[in-house]
Amino acid sequence: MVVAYKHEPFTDFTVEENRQEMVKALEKVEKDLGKEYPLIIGGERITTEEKIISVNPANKDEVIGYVSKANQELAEKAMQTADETFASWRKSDPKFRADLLFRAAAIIRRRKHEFTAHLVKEGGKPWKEADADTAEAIDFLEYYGRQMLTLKDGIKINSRPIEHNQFHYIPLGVGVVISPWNFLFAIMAGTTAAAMVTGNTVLLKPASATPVIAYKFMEVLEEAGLPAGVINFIPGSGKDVGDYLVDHPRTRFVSFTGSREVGTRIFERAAVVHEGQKWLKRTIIEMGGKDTIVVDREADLELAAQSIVQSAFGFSGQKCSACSRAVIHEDVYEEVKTRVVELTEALTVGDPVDYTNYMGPVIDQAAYDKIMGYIDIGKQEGELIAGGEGDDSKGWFIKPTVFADVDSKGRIMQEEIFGPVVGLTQAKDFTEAIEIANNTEYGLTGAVITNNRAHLEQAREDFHVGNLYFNRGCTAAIVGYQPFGGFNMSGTDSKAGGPDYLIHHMQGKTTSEMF
Ligand SMILES: NC(=O)c1ccc[n+]([C@@H]2O[C@H](COP(=O)([O-])OP(=O)(O)OC[C@H]3O[C@@H](n4cnc5c(N)ncnc54)[C@H](O)[C@@H]3O)[C@@H](O)[C@H]2O)c1
Ligand SMILES: N[C@@H](CCC=O)C(=O)O
Repeated sequence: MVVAYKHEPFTDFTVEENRQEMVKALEKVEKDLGKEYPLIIGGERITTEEKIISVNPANKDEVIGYVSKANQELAEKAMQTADETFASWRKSDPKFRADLLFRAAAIIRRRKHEFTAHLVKEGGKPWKEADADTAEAIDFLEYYGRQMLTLKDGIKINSRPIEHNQFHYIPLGVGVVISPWNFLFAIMAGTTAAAMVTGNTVLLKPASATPVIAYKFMEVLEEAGLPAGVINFIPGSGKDVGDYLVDHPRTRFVSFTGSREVGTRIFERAAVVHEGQKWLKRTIIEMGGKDTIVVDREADLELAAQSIVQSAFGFSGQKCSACSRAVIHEDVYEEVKTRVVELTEALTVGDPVDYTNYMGPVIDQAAYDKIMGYIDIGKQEGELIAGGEGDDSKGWFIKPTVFADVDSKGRIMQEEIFGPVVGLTQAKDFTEAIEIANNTEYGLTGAVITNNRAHLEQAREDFHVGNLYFNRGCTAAIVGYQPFGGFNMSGTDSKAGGPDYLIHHMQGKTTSEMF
């Protein structure tokens, strides 16, 4: 009997004992740095000459690990292995697959701080953000395991005298899972677990900036009893290995989380039917956001400022859900703006190993250059009222940055920056604020801060985002509580951590028997 799902509690690091445990975990992880990690295909460890070098974004000289890099030949080997393994795995007991996830969750929970410490190092995540990433990884395993148990016998449909009808779900085949670096543990583990627990075999290609945590997850799954060949670990270049597998005629589905640029490329390529291909590929594609917090005239303005600052600068704004634009009623604009600046200037930036730093680095040089480029654009488009500076001498650090009086059609208000930058703009009334909030091509998250019930109901109907929050920030969805995914160019709205998610990895089969 499986106990009811409840999300993993976050660690309270204000408690001295918890801080001490985390310090010990960081020491342990530090001793583990700089090792080599192989590919895993059919359970076999394969070492390649060429390596992906994962570095600590807070300290470029610190190597997290040297990870073997798959090429097209190895991707082909992995595909053949996954394809052959599917013949037996598709018939495996769903309860066995769910139990595997529950055991994996238990293993991670027992070593929770160790994983969190690794995320601090490899992802540059402050403790609180890293702890939430680990907790979310556990949640995905626990939640999808239970969802599979709910779905395993299908859904009740109607039968008639002497006609017995059955509707149930069967797996699809080989799935290519391509994950991003920002939720390096949770999204990588969640997308992989969902594809596997539904009876598919998997080729896991993690983000090149953060491949070591994916190897560690593979070790956990193996310890939990994962049979060889069910999940194959093939880090490699997105363009090279990614394109090859997306195009492959034996790929049955692609589960991608990442940028709009790569997501739309995969969507187009997966639509092409190649020689020998017997199906239309399924795509689960979750992309970026340009997320807005709307502040009404009748609102708790302290809550508004806190929500903007936390949602904009948590993990340096490197969340698809991050608040990168705030639309504020003109009557309260100055007051909110002043408080946003005060709160922003109080934030500390530095190596996230130090618990007192609120913000760590951005992930790499390319991200640093891109964000600093947007800060230059922001200086032309609005008034810089906080931050604006960066330092990439040791790690990639950028101060939390606020621009005021930006036209809502400006580039910094339309394009995903994916860094610690927020633009503020005014609206003359609530209706105009919602129109502005909807005026990007994305539709991922949004929040409304108001005490006006009619305005909340108006937003419920008209604010076009997949995850809409009232009187709170626009980040931090919890598995099983706020299913996550967006509209328009934010993706296919597959709702990770929600009751519909697993069904995207399966196909419905109707069987009708005459008695
Ligand atoms: N909607 C969501 O749930 C969600 C969650 C997290 C991140 N994101 C988005 O992800 C982006 C940040 O992550 P990122 O920088 O890792 O994104 P990215 O698109 O650069 O990379 C994502 C993954 O795609 C791979 N890739 C690159 N080129 C490829 C190709 N041609 N074919 C196949 N795979 C390829 C990368 O190696 C990586 O594993 C942001 O846009 C963010 O908003 C969205
Ligand atoms: N699910 C996360 C965002 C994931 C994307 O980066 C949140 O709700 O903040």
